[in-house]
Amino acid sequence: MEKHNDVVLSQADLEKELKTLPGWEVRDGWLRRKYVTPGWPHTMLLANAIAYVAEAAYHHPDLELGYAQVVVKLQTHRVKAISDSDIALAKAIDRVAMWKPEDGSPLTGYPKTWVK
Ligand SMILES: C[C@H](O)[C@H](O)[C@H]1CNC2=NC(N)=NC(=O)C2=N1
Repeated sequence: MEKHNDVVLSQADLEKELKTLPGWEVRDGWLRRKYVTPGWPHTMLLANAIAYVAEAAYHHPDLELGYAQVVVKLQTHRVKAISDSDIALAKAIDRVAMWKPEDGSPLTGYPKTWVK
């Protein structure tokens, strides 16, 4: 089996990281964020974007899908705690989930309410 060097985050380090991850919180030992979507199609698009990033990372979140929400939960199973891998994946997921064309881009962006 592959060797892993899970770095479990101390409470202090976790709090520091959470400041850089708006909307993310720790609940029952899981790093968690709820994305609110405009409805079912965007829920499925976001779920698949997260799945793609997670597979590239080879670190996978638990996902709970609702009609207009995607709940992402991260934990490192080997240590049953939040590790540096969970933080790194949360950042990668958040970049994709919250990405929009920047001001001045030739892209207009989605004309209606987007994922929050
Ligand atoms: C070998 C491989 O790294 C492990 O099975 C990975 C797969 N994806 C995983 N995902 C998450 N969230 N936690 C893990 O501990 C984990 N383990």
